[in-house]
Amino acid sequence: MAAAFAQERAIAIHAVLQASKVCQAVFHKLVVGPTVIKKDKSPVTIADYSAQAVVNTILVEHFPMDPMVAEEDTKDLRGDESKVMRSKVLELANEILAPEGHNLTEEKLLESIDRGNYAGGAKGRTYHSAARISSWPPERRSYFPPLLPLISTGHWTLDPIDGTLGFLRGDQFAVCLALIIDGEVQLGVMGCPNLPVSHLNPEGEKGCLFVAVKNQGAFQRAFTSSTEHRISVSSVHSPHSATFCESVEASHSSHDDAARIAARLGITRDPVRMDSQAKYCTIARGAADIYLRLPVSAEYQEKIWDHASGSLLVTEAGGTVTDVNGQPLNFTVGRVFPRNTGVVATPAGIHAEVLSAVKAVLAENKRD
Ligand SMILES: Nc1ncnc2c1ncn2[C@@H]1O[C@H](COP(=O)(O)OS(=O)(=O)O)[C@@H](OP(=O)(O)O)[C@H]1O
Ligand SMILES: [Mg+2]
Ligand SMILES: [Mg+2]
Ligand SMILES: [Mg+2]
Repeated sequence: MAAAFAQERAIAIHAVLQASKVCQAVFHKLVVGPTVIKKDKSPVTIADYSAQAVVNTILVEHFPMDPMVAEEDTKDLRGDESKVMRSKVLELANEILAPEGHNLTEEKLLESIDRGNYAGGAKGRTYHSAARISSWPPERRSYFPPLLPLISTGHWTLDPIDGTLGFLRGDQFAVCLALIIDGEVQLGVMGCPNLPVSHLNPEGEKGCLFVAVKNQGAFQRAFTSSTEHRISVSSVHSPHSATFCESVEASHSSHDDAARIAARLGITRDPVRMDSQAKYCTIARGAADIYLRLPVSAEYQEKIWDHASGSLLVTEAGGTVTDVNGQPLNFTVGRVFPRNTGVVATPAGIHAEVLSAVKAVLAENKRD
């Protein structure tokens, strides 16, 4: 019998690799081009939009009923002032999708990006029989490959480029895709085009893909090879000999609090600063030990696409992932985590000790 989620796993890997190619093409050929600054002041590039169109088009083809929670939408891509950007995005997406038989029109492109507007939440998969599908209007039915006996719906989440700032700098970024069912991440796939395949050989081949299915372990492979290798978190026994990983931007995770937590744990090594969920990948393959994401403002709510695939990867590699209060990340609420604050991801054996240092430092902040 095929392993659970075997088809989803294979399609998700393909989608992430294709989206990673778009990002690489943008970086090498176009040197990124125009960047839109969104309402929250964060940047989005033609690569973010094209990567989202590519992943969503591939997912819709194979899992037409599965809703998607994706970071980007087309608000800033419609209208005359965005014409040039829109046509670049279309060209990039079609370049990758054409060999698979897709030729998106502008309208289909925008539609595919906006497939990511689903509200999220705790809904499980429901199954639709062929008989039920045949009762739907033709436009809805035309999404489906003919004679599909069962179509399932689930809830994917996509960050087409996590670490857009890293992408713009030529540093780390990741295409992150996950499948969430009943509020639990079941599958996570991440493509990290700029991450060395072996952390022991940082100047060697770059382009590393990570994949985890719940209860099936965590794996990595090079973009250029389909051979997967099982990965696991480090065997560090005590936090004082640990290395920690944090965001490059102090506005995304407090560097000051992290330094105080490190001091409290007796950590002397400098932190590794890295953009994107490549931090989770780094912990999952034991190249660093602790990922701290420490809130900088009470208002900011973490987004599910920034953590879904990475958190599963770390837990499947033998780690523990909670928020700064020791609560599990709650994927049942919607597009964000209103009931969680920050992230603490470590090998299981040191999590309690790290968490208590995190709590102590954050409690000091409240007292000050
Ligand atoms: N204020 C604040 N606090 C916490 N997180 C925030 C905040 N603002 C933005 N974001 C999200 O941070 C995502 C990138 O996180 P990183 O850890 O990669 O940041 S960094 O580039 O290393 O600094 C980034 O993801 P992308 O937009 O996909 O790059 C944002 O979703
Ligand atoms: Mg963004
Ligand atoms: Mg992100
Ligand atoms: Mg993003």
